[in-house]
Amino acid sequence: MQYLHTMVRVSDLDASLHFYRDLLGMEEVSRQENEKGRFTLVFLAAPKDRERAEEDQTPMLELTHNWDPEEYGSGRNFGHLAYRVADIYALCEKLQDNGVTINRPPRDGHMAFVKSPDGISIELLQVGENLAPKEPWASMENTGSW
Ligand SMILES: C[C@@H](O)C(=O)SC[C@H](NC(=O)CC[C@H](N)C(=O)O)C(=O)NCC(=O)O
Ligand code: NI
Repeated sequence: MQYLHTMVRVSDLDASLHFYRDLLGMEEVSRQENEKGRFTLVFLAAPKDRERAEEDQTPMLELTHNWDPEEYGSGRNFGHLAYRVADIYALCEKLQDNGVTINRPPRDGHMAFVKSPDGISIELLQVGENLAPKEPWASMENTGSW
């Protein structure tokens, strides 16, 4: 058995692509428009996973956009998507500057949590050693839950 992808349903495909692609830095690998089923699938990969995803269809994130609006419940049983990042402070600053709430700030230079436009929790983990504590992150409080 081999892990392939995680699928999340998104209410607004443009907003989700802006978040996952433009802000988080993921890359679109492929997409499928299904006229009969009235949905679009967009497969994304993190830059370091892109070559493998092209060749082996893994690991990827599959965004499913149903053209007809649906209510997606809280799905509390789903936890988060986790990504390793090169500079957690720089990424959190970029996300915050673009209106994303940093629910769990990277106080320790190691871990942060943010949420997608649909409320999917995203864990960001610093590559290698934790970064040195840095304001404003070092003294920021958590914002709600994740
Ligand atoms: C391409 C492959 O990775 C898929 O996951 S297709 C699975 C298929 N998806 C859909 O039909 C998308 C639209 C549907 N209305 C939905 O919201 O899922 C499917 O079987 N989905 C059912 C599921 O539970 O994932
Ligand atoms: Ni799938």
